[in-house]
Amino acid sequence: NKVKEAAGSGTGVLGDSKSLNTHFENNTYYLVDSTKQMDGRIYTLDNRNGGFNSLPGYDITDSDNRFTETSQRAAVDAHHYAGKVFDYYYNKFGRVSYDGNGSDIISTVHFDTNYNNAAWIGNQMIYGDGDGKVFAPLSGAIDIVAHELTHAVTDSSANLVYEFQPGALNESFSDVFGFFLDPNDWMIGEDVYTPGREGDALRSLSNPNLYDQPDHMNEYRTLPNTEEGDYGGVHINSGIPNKAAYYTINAIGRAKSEKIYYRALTIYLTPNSDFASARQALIQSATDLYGSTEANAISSAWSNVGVN
Ligand SMILES: Cc1cccc(C(=O)O)c1OC(=O)C1CC1
Ligand SMILES: [Zn+2]
Repeated sequence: NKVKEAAGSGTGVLGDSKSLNTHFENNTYYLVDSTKQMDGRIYTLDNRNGGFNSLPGYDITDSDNRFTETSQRAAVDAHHYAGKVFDYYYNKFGRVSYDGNGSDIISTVHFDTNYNNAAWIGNQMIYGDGDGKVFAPLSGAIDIVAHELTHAVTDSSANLVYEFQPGALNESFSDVFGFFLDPNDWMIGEDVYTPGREGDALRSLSNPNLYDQPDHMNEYRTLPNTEEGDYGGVHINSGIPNKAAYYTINAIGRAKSEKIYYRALTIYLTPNSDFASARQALIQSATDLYGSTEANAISSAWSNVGVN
């Protein structure tokens, strides 16, 4: 039963207007996108500052299909950007939703209070509102939404274990596809990071050191596999594969790089792949798709960060 779809609009986190695919039922409009090429839906829900036990949260409705309330801003961006990331994976690689099987994409905003985090929690995305100092609402940046949804892609494919080098690769692939969705700069999270300060970001692919990440194996941080150890430094040591990606993209361009990275992630990488395995997977993917020029560029990129 094809539900009635509507073209709505709304105001995002940064006060900008954007289009929304909505669903009309019971004489009101829902933040539900059924117009995608799949049986599943893109749902965006409101946790009303509850925690994990409130998930998945509550429907977000609007009587005139203009989601312009301040309280709706985080949801407007989470919904719009989830649709953009769905379209990216479908149009570029033919992947239908994060698992290739058209599963529902569920995003919940207003998770907890002053929560400076965003996450894929295994079956859905959650977005904090930030505390207004470290972060504005985290769905306000397309590279963050792409980062989170790419965790879902990774879990459905390579399923890289979230610790030590496999975990740093997990993080890096999310940052790299975050870049592919927001290729105007090499920064991650800049649109919502420190709203009171211009020009900074959560991470930099071109210069990981800027935000205390290593950019070479001789700076690899040995940390414990604990929460405070960032599970062996998954958000820290990701600077090394991130820098290799920066070198690669500069050498062979974005179009070829995204095909190579997608092929490595979905065909060659496995749960315990380490940095050396990732180098090999990317070289093999480049050879499969293009040839020795691209493969050699990747080899050099990883040698430049001390992975041989
Ligand atoms: C802000 C934040 C905190 C903890 C984990 C993640 C996580 O998703 O790994 C996280 O989100 C990001 O890293 C996205 C890129 C900004
Ligand atoms: Zn992440």
